[in-house]
Amino acid sequence: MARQDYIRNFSIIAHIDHGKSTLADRLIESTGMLTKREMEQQVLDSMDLEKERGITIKLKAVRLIYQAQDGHEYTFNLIDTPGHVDFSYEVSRSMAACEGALLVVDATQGVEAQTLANVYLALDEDLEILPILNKIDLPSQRCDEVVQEIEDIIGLPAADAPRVSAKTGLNIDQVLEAIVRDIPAPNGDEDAPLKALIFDSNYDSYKGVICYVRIFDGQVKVGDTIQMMNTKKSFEVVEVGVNANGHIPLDQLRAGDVGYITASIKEVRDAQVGDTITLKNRPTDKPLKGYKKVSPMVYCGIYPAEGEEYTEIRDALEKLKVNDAALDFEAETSAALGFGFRCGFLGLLHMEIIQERLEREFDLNLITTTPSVIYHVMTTDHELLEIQNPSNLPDPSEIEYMEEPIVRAEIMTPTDYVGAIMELCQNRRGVFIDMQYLEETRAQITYDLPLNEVIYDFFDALKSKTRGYASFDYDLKGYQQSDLVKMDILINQQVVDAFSLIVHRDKAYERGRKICERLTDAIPRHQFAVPIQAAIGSKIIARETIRALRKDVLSKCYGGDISRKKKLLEKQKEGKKRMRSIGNVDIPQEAFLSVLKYDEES
Ligand SMILES: Nc1nc2c(ncn2[C@@H]2O[C@H](COP(=O)(O)OP(=O)(O)OP(=O)(O)O)[C@@H](O)[C@H]2O)c(=O)[nH]1
Repeated sequence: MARQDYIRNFSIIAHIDHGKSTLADRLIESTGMLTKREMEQQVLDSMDLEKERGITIKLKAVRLIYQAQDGHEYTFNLIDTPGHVDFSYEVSRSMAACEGALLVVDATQGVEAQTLANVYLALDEDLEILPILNKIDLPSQRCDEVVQEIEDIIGLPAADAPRVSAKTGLNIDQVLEAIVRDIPAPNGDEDAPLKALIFDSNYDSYKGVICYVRIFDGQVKVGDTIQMMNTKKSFEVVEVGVNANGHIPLDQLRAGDVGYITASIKEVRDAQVGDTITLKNRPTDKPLKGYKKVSPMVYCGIYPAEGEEYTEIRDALEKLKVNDAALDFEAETSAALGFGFRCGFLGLLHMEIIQERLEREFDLNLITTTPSVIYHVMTTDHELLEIQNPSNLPDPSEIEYMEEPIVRAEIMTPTDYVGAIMELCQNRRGVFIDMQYLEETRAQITYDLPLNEVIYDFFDALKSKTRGYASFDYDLKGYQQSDLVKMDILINQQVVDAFSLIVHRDKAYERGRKICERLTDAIPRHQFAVPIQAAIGSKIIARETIRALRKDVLSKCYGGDISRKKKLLEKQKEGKKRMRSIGNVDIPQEAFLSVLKYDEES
């Protein structure tokens, strides 16, 4: 058999928490790349943040060697994928480098919204899909029903699917054999001109940009001059190799391989994820199809909490953008906050993760403004504007009409929660489309919802109303005319543009009142009374007041010991770090976030 017949390139897809990372660990462990002791930490989820949140964000590839029952040694290239709806573009990225996907389904939960979403992406990439039932060690497993679900809902035969426990390692050998048996081997042409897909990249201060690639045709070795087909830039290859417990340099990579290439590439934008690499003196005529361009759906402003960090934020955003094509940013200024950036994200989770990475990995103190979706505004001059910053909205007298983005949402839920979910969607201006019973106890509900309602903690509300049992997935459906208004928030009589938001007219009063209440709680008391108001144009629609402070904090420690006094001052200073002073009022970072929260009871 040919060399490539012993290669299997695959990824693992699953609904969040169904056990994808745990299964990856078992595969890594049972192929002997690492010893159990070295496995103390999950290998594929390497970012701290991921560990804490328990979700896989950035994909990585790892090479495993498997001694199969047929007596041959196989090379497995396992490419990790994120499981959350916000990251489906990264799922397609890793899938494009594979021939197959293991579909992990939790045998206690069954098929969920993102199981389906991931399957559709895999089918788009023509992957062979191997269902695997996980968590069979749990007494609540219901394998037979879940097999039926996989066959009925997804349409994949699943009667012979391996039934495993990724946690205990039970039946993992069946998965390894199924990979050999059912996932097709790559069949590229080693003698054809080089065709390699960049599916991920990162920046290393010694090696420059490291491109993670899947070689489809041809070969590449140290010293070759490669060319990026999209940017037309050429580089001399310094190192090629594979990922297996760190980078392992090799002489060359050939058709069918998954590995990395370094070539002293200094500029991240010269090695774009999705681009095709070929050889300069023997180029291929057509690039690989690459990925569909992803567009951010949610925007917010990111500003330094302390003015001097502006350039640090720009550098950090540039670094994060290296392997996150979906992150978008440009400079902007806010009357209240000064110089900062308008950033675009795929969704709220993506936004939170970038924020946290900026704060933790780059040690920055940030203020983020109220997130917004992109609105279409038709002016009275018949010009169509795209507005993603409420501050840029033209005067109402110049607006003919406005449109907002609508998503088609699929919610899968135990039937007990159908009522609560419909109430939630109705409350968020949802339009009911369909409901189907998947089996006696589970239903799939379809709603059209304004994206603007989804970005205000819809996930959290859904989770709390269904005790975490419902799952949710959405796709942008299109734009729809809507009666929208801009609401401003005034603090101490001054409009704080960072708080401005666009809301549906019917929701304005309620939102305005809630935001004022929240800000009253979030902003500390000052020496003077601070009025907080919500306004549409010049009309005040809600008002609260933060009463003046009477006592000095230190008066409490009058006569007390000096170290306690110091501690108190230090604590205050710590708190101050994340404050912005606007119109004489100190506004803590939490206040900016509190605008986000929606109150279901109201
Ligand atoms: N009892 C039991 N628990 C399991 C099994 N496999 C995974 N788990 C647990 O299920 C939870 C989720 O597992 P992960 O592997 O992190 O899930 P994941 O699909 O990778 O999740 P994301 O990376 O967040 O998408 C963890 O608490 C695991 O310990 C299993 O076979 N049996």
